[in-house]
Amino acid sequence: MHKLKLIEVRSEIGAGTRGASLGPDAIRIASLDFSSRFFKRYPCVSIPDENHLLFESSGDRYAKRISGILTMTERIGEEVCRTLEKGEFPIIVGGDHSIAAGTVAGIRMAFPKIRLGVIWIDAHADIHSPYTTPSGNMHGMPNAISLDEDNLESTLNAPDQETLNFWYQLKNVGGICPKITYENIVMIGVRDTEPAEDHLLEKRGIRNFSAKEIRRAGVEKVAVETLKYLDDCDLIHVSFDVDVLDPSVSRGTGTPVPNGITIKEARTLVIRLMQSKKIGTFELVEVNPTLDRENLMAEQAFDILLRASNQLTHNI
Ligand SMILES: NC(=[NH2+])NCCC[C@H](N)C(=O)O
Repeated sequence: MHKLKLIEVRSEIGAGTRGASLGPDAIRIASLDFSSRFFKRYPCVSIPDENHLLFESSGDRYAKRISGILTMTERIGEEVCRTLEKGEFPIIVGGDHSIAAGTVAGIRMAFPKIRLGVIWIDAHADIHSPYTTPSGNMHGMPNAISLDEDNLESTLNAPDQETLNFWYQLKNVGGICPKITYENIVMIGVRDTEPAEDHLLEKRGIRNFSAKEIRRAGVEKVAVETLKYLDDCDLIHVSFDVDVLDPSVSRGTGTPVPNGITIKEARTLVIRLMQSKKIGTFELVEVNPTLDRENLMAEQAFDILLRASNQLTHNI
């Protein structure tokens, strides 16, 4: 049986819209509204954030607040690593999606040699580098950080040397670079990408189950095929961005995208994935209650978190 540990990361310096740092607290409020003892049942730590940087100039135009992202990646990495070394199962609650780079770094720090898989459930591929980003927002970059991907072929921007030095350090957190490889990543629900990302998805043949495919094949089948695709992996990280959901339920997130999956599909998907003994970490990100009405997004997110945790604690 898994011993779960919650790691809350109230960081929003990677997002372009303000408010994602309130996600963990909105989810706590949702748990109270459901009269759930979830946050009493599991031990929980909170990672100190660098959100004070929001009151200063964003600096680096093509990698905003990258020095803070580096600090956060190291802090998250250390906590995730410590948790895994103690034999506990980390559940990371964000915060914006840039924190995923820290989670993957932590897994790698704990298990340098294993074959690590990633299931990326998201509307976005988040595979930009400072050379290709349309926004400079670092929550669009965690996969490129983990994959050591600069995508120079698609260069649009000219990042300065300071930015590039930080970018290099970020990719090398934990001393292992790359931390994952293309054949060990599966994306689910990705539907909002820029040409630079499309180029990579195609060139590297990244498996992406579109929302349409999910509807056609059924979410059960997508889960089975995803796990089959990653069969050679020793350990799998599941990263769940709430903007994979349709905007009818995901109003409370910074970058909602039309034609997402339904809440029912998301629940089934997550439960089914968590049945696999290879899943070693779970992460849920990008709840932003300032954009929401009546905390709906956090309630849905809590529901998914609860179901994932229940499934994990039932695994033997
Ligand atoms: N994790 C997210 N919500 N990512 C949104 C990224 C949007 C866009 N591709 C960008 O890089 O700016």
